[in-house]
Amino acid sequence: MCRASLPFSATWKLYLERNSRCNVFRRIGTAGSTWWSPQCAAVRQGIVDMMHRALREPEVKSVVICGQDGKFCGGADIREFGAKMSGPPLVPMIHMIEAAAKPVVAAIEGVALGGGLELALSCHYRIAHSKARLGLPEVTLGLLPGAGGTQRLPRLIGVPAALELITTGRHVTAAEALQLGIVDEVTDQNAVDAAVKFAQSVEGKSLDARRIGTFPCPRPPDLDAVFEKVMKEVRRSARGAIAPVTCVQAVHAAVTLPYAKGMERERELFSTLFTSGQARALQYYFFAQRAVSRWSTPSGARWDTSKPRPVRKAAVIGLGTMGRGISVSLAQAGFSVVAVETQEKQLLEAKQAVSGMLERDAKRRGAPLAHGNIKYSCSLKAAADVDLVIEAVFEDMALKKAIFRQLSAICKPGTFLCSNTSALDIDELASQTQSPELVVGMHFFAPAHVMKLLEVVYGPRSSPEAVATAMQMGKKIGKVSVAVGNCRGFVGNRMLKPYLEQAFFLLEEGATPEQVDQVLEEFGFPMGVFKVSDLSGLDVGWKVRKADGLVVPDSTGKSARIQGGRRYSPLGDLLCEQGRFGQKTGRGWYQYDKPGGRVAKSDPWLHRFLEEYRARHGLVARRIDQQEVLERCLYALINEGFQILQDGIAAGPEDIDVIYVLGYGWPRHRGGPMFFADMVGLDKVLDRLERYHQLHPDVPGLKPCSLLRKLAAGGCPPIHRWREVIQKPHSQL
Ligand SMILES: CCCCCCCCCCCCC[C@H](O)CC(=O)SCCNC(=O)CCNC(=O)[C@H](O)C(C)(C)COP(=O)(O)OP(=O)(O)OC[C@H]1O[C@@H](n2cnc3c(N)ncnc32)[C@H](O)[C@@H]1OP(=O)(O)O
Ligand SMILES: NC(=O)c1ccc[n+]([C@@H]2O[C@H](COP(=O)([O-])OP(=O)(O)OC[C@H]3O[C@@H](n4cnc5c(N)ncnc54)[C@H](O)[C@@H]3O)[C@@H](O)[C@H]2O)c1
Repeated sequence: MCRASLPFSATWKLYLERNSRCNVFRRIGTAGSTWWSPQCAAVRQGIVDMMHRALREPEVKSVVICGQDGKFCGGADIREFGAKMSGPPLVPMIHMIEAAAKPVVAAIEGVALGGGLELALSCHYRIAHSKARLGLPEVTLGLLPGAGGTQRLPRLIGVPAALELITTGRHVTAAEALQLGIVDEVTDQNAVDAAVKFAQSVEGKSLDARRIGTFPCPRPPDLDAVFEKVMKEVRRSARGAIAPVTCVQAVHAAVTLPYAKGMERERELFSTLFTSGQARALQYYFFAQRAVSRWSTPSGARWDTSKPRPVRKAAVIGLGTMGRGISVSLAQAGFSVVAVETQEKQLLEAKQAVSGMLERDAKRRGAPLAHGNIKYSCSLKAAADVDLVIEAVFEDMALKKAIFRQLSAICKPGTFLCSNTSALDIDELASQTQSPELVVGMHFFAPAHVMKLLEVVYGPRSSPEAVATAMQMGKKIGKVSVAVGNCRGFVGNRMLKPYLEQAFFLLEEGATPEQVDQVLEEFGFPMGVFKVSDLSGLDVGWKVRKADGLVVPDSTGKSARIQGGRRYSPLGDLLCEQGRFGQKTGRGWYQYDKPGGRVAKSDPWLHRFLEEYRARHGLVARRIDQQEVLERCLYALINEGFQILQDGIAAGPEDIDVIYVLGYGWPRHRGGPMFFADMVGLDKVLDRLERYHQLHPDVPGLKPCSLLRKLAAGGCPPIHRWREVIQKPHSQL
């Protein structure tokens, strides 16, 4: 065997391994490396050169393409998008592989994603390792598969299956890929060896039936109806994202046009998406979600210098809505869990609920049950030997403090004590313990076993080790963990306050819940603010406002609309006083067919109530347009985001954006609130906030934050430069 090493870049090398029977053309690189970077241009050049050579040399009978370090290819390097393209273009290269007169076999290990799978589809055969994952995830980056994926996949596996994979970007396992017909063989052994063997077995055989581009595209008999249905469904679930809809158009071209024309159409549609703001937003978000794991705190604690401590056993205290979901998440990730409630009755109910959740989930995933991992108890003492505790009792500071005091006495030294509080002061909880450095917030989102977000809240005394441990714990249970500072509501709920406040004020001024919700849903939120409030329960906010002393009737018996010189809307409180807590009572901002009902219907009572309220307070309803609804709600929220950055509560805009996309339904194709502000233009956001603040001087949430002013005055630098401008306050840790 001879091995010829080609002098390309350090990252990407090409080898020709030759033996008497089969030449292995080996493409070596890291997943996600680009087709367009200098390295990738070199890779493409190498592939083209080596293919030419392999086809020319008579002793070469077949070719195997594989990746380096057990990864076939993760597709294009999106960091390089927009860079000047050099080297041989990808699409002709792929055509050349498909047209080759000698069999070309893809040996798929690790991943074949995006352009990586498109490369594999241009090969005549595909052999996958059983642990490999395959997919065309371009749609999640605001793109479509632009190297023939939309034309080849439906030809290979049929239109419905291809549409599903391309419009969702879903990855499939090797087993599913085999079932769908994407790969020809799956092996548990070394996939490259298997591919070499396979290549040898097909040498000399006709390749006519192996070139997917030459296949006729299967045409469903009811083509128009199929596409109409798919388009309707995709539009509904896309919530304004254009890539899924464009993917359907590209697959439609595969069915209705000859292959070459279909490829032209694919390129045309790709170009439209490529230059769209949504592609920018989704690609920004892709990196933001990875950036948040490189956390830092104002005191200088960092992800790369802070070592997490191993956690094997954890306790969850309080098994209500949140505690149950948290226990499920921990058990599924293989932690031993001690689950604690106050009394036997609650404990039994919780046990049944948790078991049901685990069973349903195991069934859905075809995974083994995680029951054995949970022990139930009515005594905090059961937490004596755990490594970490997550407290999830009622949102009541006195109760939580008492529990932290007890835990501090009961748990073995070194146990991390975490709270799932939504907004309370982590430092106050820490002050109840003997080791405040072991206390952090672990703020889950409901339903806790489903939602991907975890805010890890570091208090002024939390140790870097405690932050690192909670961050790693989040990762282990499949969450995206974001480290945030300690303040009322942390990041997510703090920003929610001015947003909700504006929504209430808009009702006072003449809008309806339906109108506000419609504008927000058209923007891309799955539910408008009033529908979400009905779902979460209006009593939750009411309790908080009462605790804050905000729910005070004025001397005339009317609810006070000015408190401490600030405008306040008591609308939510008045609804609660009527027993309207939202879905749970069948009435809230909307009406439901029964308590617990899910379908929101407009409620004439609510409209009359708003009219009477305005009349009582001398408010004249005015017509409020969509732009004002959107700007006042979103810019107030964004303004708070700038304040959070200025206060050093979030390390960067990416942290806020990930929290909003994963925790609050902010449409991913809009990148997150801070990215949205960047897209709109910081000077424009500032200008509109100034205008609204002039009109509503008693609403501090509309007063532009000084960081926003500073960024705008500095020429509105792009979002990736904001960190340079943010002056972090002195150490809090
Ligand atoms: C103006 C008109 C122009 C018209 C031009 C027409 C030209 C036509 C030619 C078009 C060709 C199109 C080709 C193709 O269709 C397009 C694509 O391929 S898009 C990319 C598709 N691929 C993906 O979406 C894969 C995304 N990545 C992943 O799923 C995972 O990262 C992974 C590959 C499975 C690896 O997962 P992990 O091991 O968990 O590692 P991480 O996720 O943490 O990633 C590690 C590291 O790599 C970075 N990274 C990963 N993928 C990419 C990528 N695709 N591009 C750039 N960088 C990537 C990731 O960010 C991590 O780095 P860090 O952020 O931590 O620094
Ligand atoms: N519900 C949400 O959407 C949500 C989201 C994020 C965070 N949170 C926070 O999570 C915490 C719990 O909220 P929830 O919605 O699950 O409340 P919940 O009312 O559904 O459950 C609280 C549970 O704690 C139990 N409990 C009370 N005192 C206890 C004690 N001394 N020992 C053991 N158990 C005790 C109660 O019996 C109850 O089952 C709160 O701090 C809340 O702010 C809630």
